[in-house]
Amino acid sequence: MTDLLYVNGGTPLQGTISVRGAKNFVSKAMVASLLGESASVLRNVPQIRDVGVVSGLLDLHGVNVKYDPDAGILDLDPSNVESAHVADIDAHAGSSRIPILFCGPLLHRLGEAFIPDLGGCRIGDRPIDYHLDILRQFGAVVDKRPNGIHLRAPRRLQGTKISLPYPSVGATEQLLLTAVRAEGITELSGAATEPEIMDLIAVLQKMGAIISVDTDRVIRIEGVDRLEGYNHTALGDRIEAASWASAALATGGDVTIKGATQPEMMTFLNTFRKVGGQFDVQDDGIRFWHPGGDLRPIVLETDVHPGFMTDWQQPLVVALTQATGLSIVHETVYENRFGFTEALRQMGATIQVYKECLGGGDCRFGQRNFHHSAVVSGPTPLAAADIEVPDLRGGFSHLIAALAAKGTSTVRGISLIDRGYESFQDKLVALGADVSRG
Ligand SMILES: CC(=O)N[C@H]1[C@@H](OP(=O)(O)OP(=O)(O)OC[C@H]2O[C@@H](n3ccc(=O)[nH]c3=O)[C@H](O)[C@@H]2O)O[C@H](CO)[C@@H](O)[C@@H]1O
Ligand SMILES: C=C(OP(=O)(O)O)C(=O)O
Repeated sequence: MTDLLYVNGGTPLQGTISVRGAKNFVSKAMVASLLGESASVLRNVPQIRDVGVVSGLLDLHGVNVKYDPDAGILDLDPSNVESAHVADIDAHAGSSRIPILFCGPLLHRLGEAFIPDLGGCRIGDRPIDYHLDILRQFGAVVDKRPNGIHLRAPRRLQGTKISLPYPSVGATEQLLLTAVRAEGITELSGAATEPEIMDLIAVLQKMGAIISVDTDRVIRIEGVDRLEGYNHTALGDRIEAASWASAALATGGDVTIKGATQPEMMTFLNTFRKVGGQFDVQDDGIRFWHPGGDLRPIVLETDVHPGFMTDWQQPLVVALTQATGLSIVHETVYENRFGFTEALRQMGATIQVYKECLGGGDCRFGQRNFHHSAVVSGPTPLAAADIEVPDLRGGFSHLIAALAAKGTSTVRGISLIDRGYESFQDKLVALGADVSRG
């Protein structure tokens, strides 16, 4: 089977699908299992590539990983980590961003760690300077190696006071996973507070950690000597849910998403309503639909939580091509997240990208030559095209555009979408889409 999907568009998506645990939480909770002296159980785990990648890494490090994909249950037993054999770790270079989060747990357990080069979506430079600064402040010694980085902890890591220049999700998680077993108290200001981070804090608390989340992005951790395994059910994937909601809107459809939850999606729901979409929060999910008539243009700025999430941006932009008037989208989290609009233009969308900060305040990228603002003019009918998936969310946006377009599109490189969307082809079929694998 080749890595492409034929999408015969023009049919509104209709029906019910489910989302399971969040990609951006499950992988971190899996890493947390390394900190426990006993086994952990994680539930609501989706069958996505990132779970496979982190399972492989944990396995290399001596964690016994058992996954039941139907039940969505992961058993993680770290009792053999000390005797692990990590010679093949290089093979994991470029697979995801998660390896960088192994630093703290491995330093605590083994006193050293080798972290292969990171992968993840190419939507900006994505440096790891905050991560390395944090680790050095705890007392780790960091050496760059040809295929990654090597870290040592000459003595037990020490709690510290850190202020992040930007509320980075990964750096906040790095700090949490390192501070919980460091000696003494750690205080982080400028922390990210995404729901996935709060769920990671819940997991760590179950393991025996002492963490308080104060107002104004301050997190305090009292290090402890020992942590146990956890038993936890992952929060739902709010990015996957918003992606399907955007697909419903762009195709004029009506989709109920079991497992979508209101508190984590409040900001998305407000925006969805402003564009003219309707939703109904139900006991076990949320129904999203296009009520007919014109969609409205909006001015949108992506931001850290509780702002409009950057990962929601790409799918929603496709729906904005169907709104009547000019929408402005200012991407403030990543400097290079509008590459996917090239394919949309090829399909007939009118989207211009700009280096200036449009639509509101200035951001970190304002004077730095990055195309990080977009103006979308609609409505424009979309026509089928031959397109290549550029990254995870950009790829899903291409799928949405192909579903909304007249004619049969060829979407190439769709296996990239498996990284974060469980069984997306089955879900498309369940919603009435006319798709077939090449
Ligand atoms: C696996 C995972 O959970 N990925 C998510 C995580 O990515 P990730 O944790 O990589 O994203 P960050 O929040 O760290 O990145 C935000 C910004 O901080 C910058 N930065 C980050 C670290 C650093 O050391 N130096 C630095 O400059 C980045 O380049 C970016 O401009 O949060 C992002 C923001 O919600 C999401 O888009 C990703 O889906
Ligand atoms: C950017 C994303 O993921 P990652 O950090 O894994 O590349 C994403 O999920 O949209």
